[in-house]
Amino acid sequence: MVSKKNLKPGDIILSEEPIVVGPCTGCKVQCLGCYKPLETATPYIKCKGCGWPLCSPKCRGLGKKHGHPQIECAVLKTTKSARLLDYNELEKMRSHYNAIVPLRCLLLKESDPQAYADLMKMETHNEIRRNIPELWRGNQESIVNRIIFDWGLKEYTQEEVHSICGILEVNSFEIGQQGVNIRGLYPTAFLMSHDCVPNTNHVDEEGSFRLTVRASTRIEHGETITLSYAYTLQCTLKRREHLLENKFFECQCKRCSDPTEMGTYSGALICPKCKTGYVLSTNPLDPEADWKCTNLERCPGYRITSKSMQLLIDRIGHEVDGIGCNDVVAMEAFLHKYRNVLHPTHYLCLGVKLSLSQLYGRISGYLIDKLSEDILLRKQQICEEIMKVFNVIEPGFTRLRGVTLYEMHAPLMILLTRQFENHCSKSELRSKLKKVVKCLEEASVILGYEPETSSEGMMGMAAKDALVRIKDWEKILGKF
Ligand SMILES: C[S@@+](CC[C@H](N)C(=O)[O-])C[C@H]1O[C@@H](n2cnc3c(N)ncnc32)[C@H](O)[C@@H]1O
Repeated sequence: MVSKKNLKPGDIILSEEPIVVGPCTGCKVQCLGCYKPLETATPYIKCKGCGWPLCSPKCRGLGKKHGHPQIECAVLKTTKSARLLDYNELEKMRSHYNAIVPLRCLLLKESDPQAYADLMKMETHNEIRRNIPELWRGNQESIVNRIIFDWGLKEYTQEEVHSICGILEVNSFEIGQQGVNIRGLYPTAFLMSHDCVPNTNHVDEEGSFRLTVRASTRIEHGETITLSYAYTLQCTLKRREHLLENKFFECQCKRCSDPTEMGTYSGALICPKCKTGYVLSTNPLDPEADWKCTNLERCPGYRITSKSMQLLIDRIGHEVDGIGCNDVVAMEAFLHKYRNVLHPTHYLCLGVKLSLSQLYGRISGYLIDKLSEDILLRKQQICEEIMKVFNVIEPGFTRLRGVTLYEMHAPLMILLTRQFENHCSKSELRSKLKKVVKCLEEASVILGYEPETSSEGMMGMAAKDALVRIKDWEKILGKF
């Protein structure tokens, strides 16, 4: 997909309804109508028609096109599919959900031939996927056999169901509010190519799942319109591995081709031998290539195999996964422990710093008004450090930048208020307030595109309110 005109950040590129929506593969048990997760402790009911779990008899997704529509209910009922669901053990029910979206796609063949034709335009990568035994066998057991044999829907061929699996794996968007685990296929948005430094941002509307794609940076006429299929906060090794295993191609973008990842060093180690150089891949487009120190003068001999590098980051990554999500002490201890091993903006440090940027000022024991000057300065320093990386890997109007700009304004504002109480000069205060206003103005524009009910949307509104309050300062200090 390429742009037909010059676009500026925030411009809408497309906005469209999904063709199909439903639970992700491997998801937990959820309501078939509104996708609310259903834990053992949550009350749920069995659908009166088909017997599948619903959150309540009044679920807002009952009978809805992108919830649990009549046609699906009727098919699940006639196939007696709920007989196979073990309500005593919700865990055991999970794999049954893998076949729900494929079934929804197949039902379109009769109920909406145009939508089905749109699906058939999408890439399946069958020729590659067929040769990955675990993947093909997994789909055969969990989806193809279930639909054709367990549910007895013999009108579909095995090849047809495998193709639908491929279409879903290659083209789906993960959508929905935080806490839900759903995916959707869109008639045009699927055409967007991947880039590890994307030039768009997208949101989906609560309830309708309408997807709106906006330019996040300037996009010139004729330029490719991209999004990232991988998590941008990972290093090249991990992103390329994800793309190869899940999207079946080898990314060769500018970021992947550059050993420094465009100067962000998000995969770099500090050389254990000379302590001054950085250890980078000798060929980032070859996952097998050795890594070596950049300081050729002091450290010409240091090399490490790719395999050792992968083992090392997997081991350290495992340590990060073990840190509790609110445990700021353990996070700081992690950063301290690896200060001589990982580059300060290595992706593993970046993830921890992103968490700290949001936890300082927000959680019990670290509420913003109660933070010491040291911790406020620490929050500010972390925000500035990660912003430098986000400016490169997720530039422009992106959620990550919006949230971090909002986080950055808070310590600046509190420090400034305390300085005001300590009689700091008016001109100094004015210049500091200018910086706060700049953060808030950009955050409110970026986060203003997020759904109002999402945490980012609420942050955007808080940024707007804070801007109004700051205007009061102008009465005291004069225009800034
Ligand atoms: C969602 S589809 C994108 C639309 C697809 N190009 C088409 O014409 O149907 C994803 C597939 O497009 C290809 N693709 C997307 N971005 C790519 C990139 N940066 N480099 C190579 N192939 C890419 C891959 O084959 C990938 O599996």
